[in-house]
Amino acid sequence: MDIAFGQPEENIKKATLKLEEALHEQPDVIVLPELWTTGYDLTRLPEIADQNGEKTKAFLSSFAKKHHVAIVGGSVANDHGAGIANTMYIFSKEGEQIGTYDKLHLFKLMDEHLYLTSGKTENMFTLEDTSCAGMICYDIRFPEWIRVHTSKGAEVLFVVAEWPLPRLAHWKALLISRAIENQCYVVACNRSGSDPNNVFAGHSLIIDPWGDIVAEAGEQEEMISGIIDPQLVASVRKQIPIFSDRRTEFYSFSFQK
Ligand SMILES: NC(=O)CCC(=O)C(=O)O
Repeated sequence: MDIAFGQPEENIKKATLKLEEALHEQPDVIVLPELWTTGYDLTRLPEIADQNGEKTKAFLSSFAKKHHVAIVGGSVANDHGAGIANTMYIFSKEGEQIGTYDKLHLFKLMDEHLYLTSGKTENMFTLEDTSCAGMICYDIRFPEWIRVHTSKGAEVLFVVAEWPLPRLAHWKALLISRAIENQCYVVACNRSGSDPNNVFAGHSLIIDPWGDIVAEAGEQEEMISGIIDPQLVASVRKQIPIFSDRRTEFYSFSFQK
């Protein structure tokens, strides 16, 4: 979806319509983009961020429960008292909150480090008996962070983003690489449209564990859907067993600053 700059009420109305439209596909899970309530209106976050994510959580929980659909709730600006985080909430079909994640890697090129606090925890959760992980945008440039999750069993990687158009090629290459190197599904939701500083790429993607594209949106607003088959994860991992072939004793390193 496109996102109205700094206008949470308008974005919540729009997201409601989009979520309702998505129900036509009878999905098990719906995914929203990064910072979908406020966009990158960072200077106004103290006014417009959600206090402890309460409004967002109430909205997502009630939609999930009413329509019996799980939601990977993109992310929102969440004022948690000790700063404002870029937070993802995940809700089960019963409307239970089954995950919370504050973006770990803040993106300096878009000034996140000046306005946001970063997270400190992993993001693993289970949907439909399938082990999943959730990442926020810039996080996908850190394969070691993704590996922390897939080495613990994640089979589906959800990515929510506000990724700008000039780096569309990076977006696609990074997502396909993360799918191939982790032999997992990647379900990636990016915003479309523009704000005062950026034009965004759209091109939400669903990629299978072999690295093949299952569905891809265009640059404008568009909903895509696909089927996740956990058997395919198992079969690709059996065919080329990268997880058991790892030589972790050789991988420990640190860079001098
Ligand atoms: N919102 C983001 O984290 C953007 C990340 C990005 O554009 C990149 O190139 O990385």
